[in-house]
Amino acid sequence: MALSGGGLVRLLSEELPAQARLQASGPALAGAAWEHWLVGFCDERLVPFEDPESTCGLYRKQLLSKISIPNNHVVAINPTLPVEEAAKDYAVRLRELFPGDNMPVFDLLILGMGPDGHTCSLFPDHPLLKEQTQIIAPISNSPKPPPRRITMTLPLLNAARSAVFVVTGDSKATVLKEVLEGKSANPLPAGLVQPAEVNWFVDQASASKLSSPGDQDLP
Ligand SMILES: O=C1O[C@H](COP(=O)(O)O)[C@@H](O)[C@H](O)[C@H]1O
Repeated sequence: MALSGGGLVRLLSEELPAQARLQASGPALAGAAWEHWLVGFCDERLVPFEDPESTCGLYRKQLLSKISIPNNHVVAINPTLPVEEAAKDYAVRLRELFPGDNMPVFDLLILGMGPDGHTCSLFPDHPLLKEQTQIIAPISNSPKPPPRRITMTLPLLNAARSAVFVVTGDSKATVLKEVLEGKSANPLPAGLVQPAEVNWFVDQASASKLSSPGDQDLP
């Protein structure tokens, strides 16, 4: 699987350990079998792991330390490299998880979406949306700080077996309606993520502008 950052870190960190405890305590329910998962990151900020902006650093502190995922099952970036090198290095690290595959195929991507429709570190109208060769790309001018990041690109995202978007809060209501119901000739980045299966987990606030469920023609 690959995890996203932003608000998703708190959501997963609050909910998954509770679920894991529940499953572990229920004899009829197998534990979450965390040891069978390899964990990558859909994007990452190029900051030290101890920086509060570090997605991996936050997950290590708030989630991964509470569930039984072996340290060597977490594939982190090397934040000490220049951003271009960090992207190349991370692509190599991810490819090592998928020996022999030309395109790594993740079982599950857990994605967020910003109020501008960005996902990962793919921002509206950014040239990275047209990247078709690299599976991980550098960005040095992120409109959302911090500026230097690396991100999965659409070819890698769209090769996944399944993606889950987790979108909450009224600041996302307008863009969620655009992504799920809009017909723009220039779709927002989140609307360009179309792997084999996509599920959206939304709350009342972010879904407040959607048409009534009965008459939606979702992508
Ligand atoms: O900067 C980022 O933003 C997106 C969306 O974050 P959210 O807090 O609005 O859900 C996030 O998915 C991405 O991983 C992160 O680097």
